[in-house]
Amino acid sequence: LVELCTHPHIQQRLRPELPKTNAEDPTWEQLSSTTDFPYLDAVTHEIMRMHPPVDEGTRIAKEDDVFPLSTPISLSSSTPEKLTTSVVVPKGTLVSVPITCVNRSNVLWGPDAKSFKPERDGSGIPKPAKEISGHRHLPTFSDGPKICLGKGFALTEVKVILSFLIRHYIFEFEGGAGNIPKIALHQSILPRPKVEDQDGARVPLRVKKVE
Ligand code: HEM
Repeated sequence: LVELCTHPHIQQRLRPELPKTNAEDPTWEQLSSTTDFPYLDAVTHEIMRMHPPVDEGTRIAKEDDVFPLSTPISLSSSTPEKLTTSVVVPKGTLVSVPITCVNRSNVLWGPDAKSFKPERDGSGIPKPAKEISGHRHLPTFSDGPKICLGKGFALTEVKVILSFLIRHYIFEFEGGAGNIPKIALHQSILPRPKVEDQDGARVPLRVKKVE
């Protein structure tokens, strides 16, 4: 909702795609599909890219390994600078997968990586991002044999709630359209948005019923 208030044009574009009345309630199958409500699907996945609820994944190396790097990096502060093209990972090393950083990386997602743009979901995904394995090129739900078992349920659940809210209500920030507060991160078990310099994980919104 914070993103949809920051970008009212996205909220406005989403609303006409959704059914107008309760009698036309979409089915779980329709909401699970990527094609029945394509913009809702794109908005939902852009939320998962920009605001992954699980910020970081960790693994412990079961054996010695060497990770090849796509771009050489400097591992020491020595001069002249020495570049390396791989990282040695001894057995037992704690390896972190910085999910949010990967999802918002300019190198992978291009210069607009840090902008909320559901439109990128169509043809706008750059080649480096396409090489990321995982659901829709995102590590948000992890990947491989330990991929999130609730992925499909979680995505459809978000769509159920979002489609109901956006269909019935217009959301804007407390100060009105164009008055975007500075949003900060409230750290708890899961990251939540808050208004900078205010207490509590809350972002007050003004809500109007769709007539
Ligand atoms: C947007 C919401 C969700 C996100 C972003 C998410 C993300 C993740 C991630 C990153 C992992 C991998 C953790 C790891 O191995 O280190 C995971 C595992 C898991 N998730 Fe989710 N999850 C979500 C919702 C759910 C829901 C709603 C359920 C259940 C209904 C669920 C069930 C599971 C289970 C059972 C695992 C463990 C899978 C295994 O280790 O084999 N998740 N999830």
